[in-house]
Amino acid sequence: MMEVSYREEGVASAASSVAGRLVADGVPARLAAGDPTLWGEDAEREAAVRLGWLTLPRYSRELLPVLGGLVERARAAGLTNVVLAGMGGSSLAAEVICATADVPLTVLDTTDPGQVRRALGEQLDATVLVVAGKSGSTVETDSLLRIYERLFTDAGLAPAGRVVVVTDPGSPLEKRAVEAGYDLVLAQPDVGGRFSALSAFGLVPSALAGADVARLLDEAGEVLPLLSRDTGNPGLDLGAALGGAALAGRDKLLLEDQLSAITGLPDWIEQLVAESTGKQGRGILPVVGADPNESGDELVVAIETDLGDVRVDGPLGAQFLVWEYATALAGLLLEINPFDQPNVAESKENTAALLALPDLPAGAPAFVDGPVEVYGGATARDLPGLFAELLNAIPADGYLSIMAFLDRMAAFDAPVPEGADFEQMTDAWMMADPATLRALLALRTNRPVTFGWGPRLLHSTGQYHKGGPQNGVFLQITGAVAEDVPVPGRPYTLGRLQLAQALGDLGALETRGRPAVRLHLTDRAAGVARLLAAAQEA
Ligand SMILES: O=P(O)(O)OC[C@H]1O[C@H](O)[C@H](O)[C@@H](O)[C@@H]1O
Repeated sequence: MMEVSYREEGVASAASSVAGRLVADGVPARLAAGDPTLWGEDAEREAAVRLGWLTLPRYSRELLPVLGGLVERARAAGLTNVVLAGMGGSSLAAEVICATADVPLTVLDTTDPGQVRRALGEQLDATVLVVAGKSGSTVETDSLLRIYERLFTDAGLAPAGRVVVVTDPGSPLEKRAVEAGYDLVLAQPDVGGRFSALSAFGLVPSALAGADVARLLDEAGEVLPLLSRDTGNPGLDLGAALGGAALAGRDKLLLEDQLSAITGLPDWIEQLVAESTGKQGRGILPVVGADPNESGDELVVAIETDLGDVRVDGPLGAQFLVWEYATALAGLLLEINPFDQPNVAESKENTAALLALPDLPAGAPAFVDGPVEVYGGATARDLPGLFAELLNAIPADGYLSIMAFLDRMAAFDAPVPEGADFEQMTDAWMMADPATLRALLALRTNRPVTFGWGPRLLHSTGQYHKGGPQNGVFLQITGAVAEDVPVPGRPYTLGRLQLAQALGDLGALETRGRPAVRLHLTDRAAGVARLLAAAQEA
């Protein structure tokens, strides 16, 4: 059963004062019943078509026979390698569901040519590709579909029967699926991307990969009746803690899940909270994988452990629904519309404009430190100096964000000493992983340091970076492309698209006057090693 408990005095009092207000206004029951007027007049039209997630525990049951059929056909055809192409809300839930169920799923929410080539090279004849997109027009998803269609065809494999499309009714992707004869599962249009965990977006790829999705719906169904209550309502308890703490100045949300049986939930929460709340100069910044630094503006929420200010217990299906409900409440308390993402489009438009140019305007590096070129305004002339400069530039209430437009799996290519035990292997991977830069820089500041993979983060924390409080410092990492991947029917390659996405987002951040630099690795492995070494030099 789902339970939220406060483990710290400050949170308990901040939460109880806002919870009292919410209850007095009848909010818990109104939200559970799908009242679209809760977020004010400006948000009402959108809220009216965005509250379908509250009905999913029941509605998605109707999908179960469809999923059963899909799974049976895939098994009969020997399609055991499940690849999911989808961004943000169209892949993050499935990633958590499959990791928690310990069933293999390859998530492609990237334009990195190396990472995509890796997936392309694996068991093509046993591959079923799930193409998931609510809008049906997301460029990454479109590119990956084109690439797989060509690859299947070139290998003499018919794409129909190997491609499963999940999208909203009426989207361009629906049209394409119908024309090509792909399996098609239509999603509920009144569910926003980041609220779609328990819809076809979360369930189709997870069922194909072998997860027990009916159980998720049972778990969510069990907690649903509690969400209309004024007491003993875990959604209210969590929402009041998130919103109450943020209003009291604790607007950095550290997510602690190290001892949890649920694998990777913070990455899903990150998108839900950052994209829903980070707008109009307000918002809650989710911080994943970091230790608390006692700086007064943090709230630590721990999944299934006592290591936080708030403890959240419950099975995955219930967690999804309760976090969605809590986020909608936090949005109400912060007086923003939790269902839009007004600043996401900006980077996308920049990228499209850049791609229309004959050459990408990468500019000239301010300086070069070994295998690392540094672009952007900085007075330092080497990497240790640059890191010190960026850390110094973080405002008292701000954060540093590291955004790596790189291959997420490349660290596993690191050479491991012969006969190495597991610990030595993990050490070798860690020292080849750009994400380690987060931990190293975090040691040198008492401000939160976040890390995200590009372009995935553009559909998640990217909204907060641009729409939330303007107190971020941004460090972007890009890398040289050894072997690019053409996108059939498009004038760009994945490598060019990836760089245009990085430059497009950097442009949007620079327009806001935020400190932002781009580090380009001319040799990726050597570049990562240099970054990690430089971060340890004072
Ligand atoms: O599912 P799609 O339409 O492809 O959208 C994928 C993602 O794209 C956008 O960037 C939105 O901001 C996200 O909330 C969404 O999850």
